[in-house]
Formats: sequence, structure tokens, C-alpha cells
Amino acid sequence: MQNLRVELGERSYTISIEAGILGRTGEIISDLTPARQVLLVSNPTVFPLYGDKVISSLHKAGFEVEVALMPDGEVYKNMEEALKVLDKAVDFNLERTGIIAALGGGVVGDLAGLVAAVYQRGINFVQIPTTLLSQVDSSVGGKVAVNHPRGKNLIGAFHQPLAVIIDPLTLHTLSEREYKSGLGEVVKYGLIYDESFFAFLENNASAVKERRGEIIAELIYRSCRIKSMIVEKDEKEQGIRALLNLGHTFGHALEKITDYKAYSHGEAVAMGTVAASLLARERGYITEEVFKRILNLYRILDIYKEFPPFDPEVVYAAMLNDKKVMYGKMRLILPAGIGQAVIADDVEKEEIIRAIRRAQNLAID
Ligand SMILES: O=C(O)C(=O)C[C@@H](O)[C@H](O)[C@H](O)COP(=O)(O)O
Repeated sequence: MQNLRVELGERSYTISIEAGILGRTGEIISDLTPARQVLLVSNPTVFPLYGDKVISSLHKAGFEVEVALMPDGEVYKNMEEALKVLDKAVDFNLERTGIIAALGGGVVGDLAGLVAAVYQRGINFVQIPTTLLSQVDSSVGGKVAVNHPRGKNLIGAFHQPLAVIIDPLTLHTLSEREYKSGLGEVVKYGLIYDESFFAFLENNASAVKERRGEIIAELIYRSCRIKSMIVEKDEKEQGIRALLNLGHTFGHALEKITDYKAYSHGEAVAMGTVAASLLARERGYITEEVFKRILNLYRILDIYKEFPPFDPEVVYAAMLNDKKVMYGKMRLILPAGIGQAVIADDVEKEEIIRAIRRAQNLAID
């Protein structure tokens, strides 16, 4: 078992990573709280695979359990579905001392976390992420949210979990597309923060693609460690945490324009990162050689899709809903080398339009 502690004062918690750990969910939670009720939020894809295991472990530890299933897919990460989960909590008479646990990917975790943040003004929340993306990214750091019709994650909160329980074995049932979506965020960590991790991914690309056990364990651990270090420095995204948003301003715009139906989050972030890298190259923040290295890693991991041919003005308009826009000015995260990134708050609209056009014209062989 690998444990990582996220140090946030009274909101500190442990990320436990271990093959087969789902069967110990009840024991782990009962060691942390005297709570007796758990509302388990999941979806019809994940619940049949792991629901029984988690519920029997919770029952064994003495918890009363109620289940709330929400439909699978980013398109359902909305207030309507959140209200249904809130109804379930009320019907269950879930006490303030009870727990909401999210069993599933980023959509389940984000929505269940938001419900936990607002139900009775906030109750304890446990993340049991079952996709690569949620294990390496969305389950850690306390960002919880649902989408607004006009923008991604516009309704949200910072609500740190009580625990994060990661079972890497769940990745074996993950579709190729979902797995690659998570890899998009894994590459991001190497690019913004840790050149040696980037090189690790370059050197182990085949093993990463084949989901080899020891490599998967290492990439989950190293990704969570990088994210934890950043979150510990800047819990509420006043500074360095914004770096975790590399590629997201472009990516969220692409997801939104296509009603969350055309691209996975990781695919959109990968396309967005390439556009941000092109902008950084134009500004001289990265060399042509670094740009090629970034593109090459996406290519060898097989996670890059060509930037779609939308009117750049339409993409730009959607980007203006981003939470990093401040006082009417667009701020973008740009790579400044492998393992380094900067927050640029002086990006002009024309630079963004040019970067989108270049990304659209990029031929990748
Ligand atoms: O944890 C963070 O901070 C991140 O920005 C991580 C992102 O990868 C993640 O997709 C996040 O949910 C996006 O946050 P948002 O504030 O841009 O909605």
C-alpha cells in the first residue's frame, strides 16, 4: 500500500493507493469517523462492477448504506442531477455527521462532492475514484462542481475529501478511451512540474499504454504526489494551483461547444495543451525542440486528436467563460519548458486565434 498525506491543516487527508483496497473501504472510513450512515453515489456503469464489494465492506464495518445512481457522462454533471442526489440524501435522513461517498469517475466525484459541500452546509465526503483521470486528478484537491449550460464547472466549491481510496485494479475494466483521457492529465504533471516524470513517461510509453501494473502504480502515485504538493501550497487557486489548468481553457471551450459529447475531458485538455504550447512557442517561452517533444509524447501515448475545425472566434468566445478570466482579461497557463509553466495574464485575443489556427493546421504523422 502506498499512502500519501495531503497536508491542509484541519482539512488534511490521506490518499491510500492499493490493489484490492475497495474491500477495505468500510474499515478505512470507520477509522476516520464515528459516522454510521453512507450515501454512496455511483453510476450504472461502475456500480455493477464494484458496488457489491464496497457495500459489503461498509456493512461489515457497521454502516447503514443508501445508493444514489446518476447517469453516466459529463453531460449529466448538472444541477438537475445534483438535486436528485440531494433528494436521496433527504429521503435517507442523512445526518450532518453522515458521509457521502463517490464511487466512479470524475463526473460522479465532482457532483457527489458538490452535494456534500452544500448538504446541511457541508458534510464529510469520501472519494473512491475508479478511472485514471479521477485517480490522478479530480479526486485530489477538493475542487467539486457541476456544469452550467454556459460553461464547465461554473457551479462549484472547494470541499476537501475526508479520504481518497484508490484501487488501481479498477483500471483493468476501463475503456481504452477513458484510460487515455486520464493520460492527458498525467502528461500535464510532467509538463508543468516535473521533467523527470515527463521523461519517465517517454521512456515507458509502451508499458503505460499496456497498463502494466508496476508502471500504473508509479504513475498514479507520482501524479497524486505532484498534485498534492501544489494543492498544499495553494488550496484555493490564488497562485500556483492555476498551473494545473494547463490546456483547460481551450479544452473546456471545446467540451462546451460540443455539448460534452464529442471529446473526453483528457482529449480536450490534450488538444488545449498543444494550442497553449503553440502560443508559448510563438512567444519564445519554449523552443521548437521542446514543442516537438511535447507533441511526440502525445503521439507515442496515442492521446492526441487533431484540433477540430471550429471557427476560432467561436472557440475564443467559449473560452471567455473560463474561471481564470479576471477583470475582463484572459489569463492562460503556458508551458515554459519541460517541467515548467507560467501564468500569462497579458495574452491578446489575436495570439489565441493564431494558436487555434496553428493547432488546426498541425499535421501529425
Ligand atoms: O485541481 C485543479 O486545480 C485543476 O485545475 C485540475 C484540473 O485538471 C481539473 O480538470 C479541474 O476540475 C478543472 O478546474 P476548473 O477550476 O478549471 O474548473
